[in-house]
Amino acid sequence: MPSSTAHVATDRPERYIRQLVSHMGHKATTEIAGDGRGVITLSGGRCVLAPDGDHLMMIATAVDADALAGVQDVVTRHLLRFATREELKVEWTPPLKGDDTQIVDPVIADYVLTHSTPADELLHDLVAETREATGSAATMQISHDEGALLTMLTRMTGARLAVEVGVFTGYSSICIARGLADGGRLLACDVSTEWTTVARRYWERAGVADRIDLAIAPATETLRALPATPTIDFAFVDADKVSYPAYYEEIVQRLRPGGLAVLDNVFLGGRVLDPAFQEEHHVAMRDLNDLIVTDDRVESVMLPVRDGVTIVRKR
Ligand SMILES: C[S@@+](CC[C@H](N)C(=O)[O-])C[C@H]1O[C@@H](n2cnc3c(N)ncnc32)[C@H](O)[C@@H]1O
Repeated sequence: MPSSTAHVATDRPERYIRQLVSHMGHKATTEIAGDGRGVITLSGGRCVLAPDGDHLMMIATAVDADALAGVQDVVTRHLLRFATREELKVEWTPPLKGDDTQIVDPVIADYVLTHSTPADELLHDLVAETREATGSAATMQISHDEGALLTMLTRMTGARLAVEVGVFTGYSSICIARGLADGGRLLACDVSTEWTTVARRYWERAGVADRIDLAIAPATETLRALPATPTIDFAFVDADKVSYPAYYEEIVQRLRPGGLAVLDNVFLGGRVLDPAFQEEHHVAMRDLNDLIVTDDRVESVMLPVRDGVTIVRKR
């Protein structure tokens, strides 16, 4: 099924989604999903509209190339008509050929999202508030399907001690905390009091605040201060990429046999696969990905979930 995407710079993606869905609802089937995505279904194709920080992400799919051109055309024309106060640049490209290499075809990513246990109202509220409070930084938040994966993996390990590196506004910590065994605790590491203030509020609302210990300090310091014994059941790493090798080492040493560590963004938007990218964090992530497959202490699997997720299990 042919598909294409357009990533349109604008600071009002939500407004355009509402306008398009409302206006086109007269001629097409339209809906707004709980997470703010709009879906417009036309004869022969559909377009999913998603807010993406300071961009509007549009994913068009259709039965054939002509129908795809029709979907693109009708959505683009309406969007440009609503943009009375700014000049929007709408460029449709085949998936995987956008500015930032998207390893996972956005059409598949959307299908995966809508076929994983959905996020509840609280997580949707957190997504909306994060977008409002942090602007383009909101893209750092994990996706709903990734959150469902974290809850499931935490539950499967029967985790009594979990560690998270990179809290931001608390989405992943809520997902991990929800999967903890009775009496289990999550050590949540971050350097930002501003962002974790939002997290604390949502931990309270989610009823998990009493099982989370927040450590505001560079995470390598927090991890090194833990006893050097294998007590960690589950870990999630989603912070500054250049420090991933250090986080991995500190965590693997302390992971109990059978414990899991999950590393996010191991593709770095596709840059790890392209030797042209040689900045420090590209090299660090590439080297770590190479190291993990040869590390006898663990077995590992790298999954094309969003920006790439590696799961390692301590032998
Ligand atoms: C990608 S965001 C985490 C997103 C989060 N997992 C979620 O679900 O919303 C990265 C976080 O890492 C934090 N961070 C950056 N450098 C850090 C460091 N040296 N130690 C601990 N946290 C750090 C940032 O403050 C930011 O909140």
